[in-house]
Amino acid sequence: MSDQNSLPEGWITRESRSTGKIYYYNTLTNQSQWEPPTDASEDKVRASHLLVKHNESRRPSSWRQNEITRSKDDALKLIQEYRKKIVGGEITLGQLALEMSDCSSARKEGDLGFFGRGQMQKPFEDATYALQIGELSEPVFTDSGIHIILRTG
Ligand SMILES: O=C(N[C@H](Cc1nc2ccccc2[nH]1)C(=O)O)c1cc2ccccc2s1
Repeated sequence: MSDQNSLPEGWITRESRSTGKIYYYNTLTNQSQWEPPTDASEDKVRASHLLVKHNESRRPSSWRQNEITRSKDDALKLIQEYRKKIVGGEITLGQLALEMSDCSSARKEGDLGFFGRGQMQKPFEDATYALQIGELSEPVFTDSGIHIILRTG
């Protein structure tokens, strides 16, 4: 049984109001679970992103555009314009991803859910783990294209 001070950072025990059972709640990520958190579960992060693909992308096609022909330079200019709008508070990353992201996660406002190390392309993983929760990345380059990432958990 994990007592309070043996839990990974941010985790506390709580008593379920309905069943009286003890569950685990992470005050940093708002995750909750019945099973005691192990270090592995603590290492997961959550992010939303907006992807702009280009003609050198691994798969230059998306739900938005059957054949993506824009150059990498033009994709970067586009991503930088989007980032300015988000930082300026004109629109949220989720709203913009819904309309403009070349990733299938667009329909979920760019939300990728929780993931651990080894699941996403390395530049994306490293950029996400380097962000604080709530922080927006600079443009990140992967084989899929150019991303801006918002860490959410
Ligand atoms: O790899 C995906 N989509 C690719 C584009 C792409 N490439 C990525 C590379 C890193 C992180 C997200 C990425 N999305 C596509 O649609 O061509 C994923 C879509 C989704 C949707 C929901 C949750 C996870 C994922 S990962």
